[in-house]
Amino acid sequence: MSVTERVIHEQFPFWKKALALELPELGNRTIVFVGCGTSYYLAQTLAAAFNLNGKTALAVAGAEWILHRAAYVGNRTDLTVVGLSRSGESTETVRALRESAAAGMDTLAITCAEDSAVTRAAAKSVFIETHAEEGVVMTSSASLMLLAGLRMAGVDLDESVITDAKTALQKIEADGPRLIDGRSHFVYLGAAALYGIAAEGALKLQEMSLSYSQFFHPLEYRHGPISLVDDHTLVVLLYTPATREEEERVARDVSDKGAAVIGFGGAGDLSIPVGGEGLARALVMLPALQLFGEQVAATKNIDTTAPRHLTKVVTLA
Ligand SMILES: O=P(O)(O)OC[C@H]1O[C@](O)(CO)[C@@H](O)[C@@H]1O
Repeated sequence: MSVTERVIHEQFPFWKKALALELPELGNRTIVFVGCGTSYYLAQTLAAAFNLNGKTALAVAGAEWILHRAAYVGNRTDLTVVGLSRSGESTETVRALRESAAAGMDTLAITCAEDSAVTRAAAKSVFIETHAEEGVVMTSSASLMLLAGLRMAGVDLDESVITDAKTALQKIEADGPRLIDGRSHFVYLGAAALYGIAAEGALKLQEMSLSYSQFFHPLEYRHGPISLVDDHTLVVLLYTPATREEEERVARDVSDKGAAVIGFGGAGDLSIPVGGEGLARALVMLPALQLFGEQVAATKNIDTTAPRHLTKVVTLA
């Protein structure tokens, strides 16, 4: 078993600790979540969760925030900027926090690195303990930053998320491999708060298995990208309860064109249970999506401990 796969299975004791962590309130300013790669995709889900729970939030990629901030917020500075970073050292996220603080914005870092550049750059920080040996591909830390952020958004999480995530993980572990054979075109679909999770699933698969993967909003996929679907395609559809019927139609469309469908929280050739109907399902899905990347990597004999061209931290000179 690779380091990455072991960490995916061993993340749950850290979830238990994070469920008990004391977290700050974010106040009433518009919240901007900033991060890079995985951390940016988590930012997207968290912004949606805050909006759905009555606060105004947006997600901006770290580089965009430092290079093109006005395109997102004009000249506003009455903002709370929340930087997400496992390592605490990604240059764009560090600079985003530092420059936002200098411009008079409130700043908070959410990180798995207690003493790091982001904790020094932000006025406040939330440190979440994770697995010491996580390796290059971000798995446990991503789940933990999402867990903390969802709690800050007011999502009521308890230990049932651990049980539900383990159930989803066991299901994909047992039944995922039978769907992979002959599939080389991977598409992740998710709406609203699950769009960021779809993006993260696609990124995990890319990083771990060096496969091409794409992500779209479910109904948006029919506007062009569906032309690529054939019997080499595998669609991972993350269902949003309120729009299940529309999404089932997309599943039937791609299925008719030859795709295999894994439905998280809904219908598919393989259906993965994700617990309840609320925002907790975003978190519950994550470990199973992480493991699916590992499973595709295994079919290609790729060791996910040290994926090609990847480093744990990307810094700019
Ligand atoms: O959360 P951090 O440490 O800032 O790092 C984000 C990094 O994680 C990755 O998503 C790798 O898993 C990279 O894309 C990105 O550089």
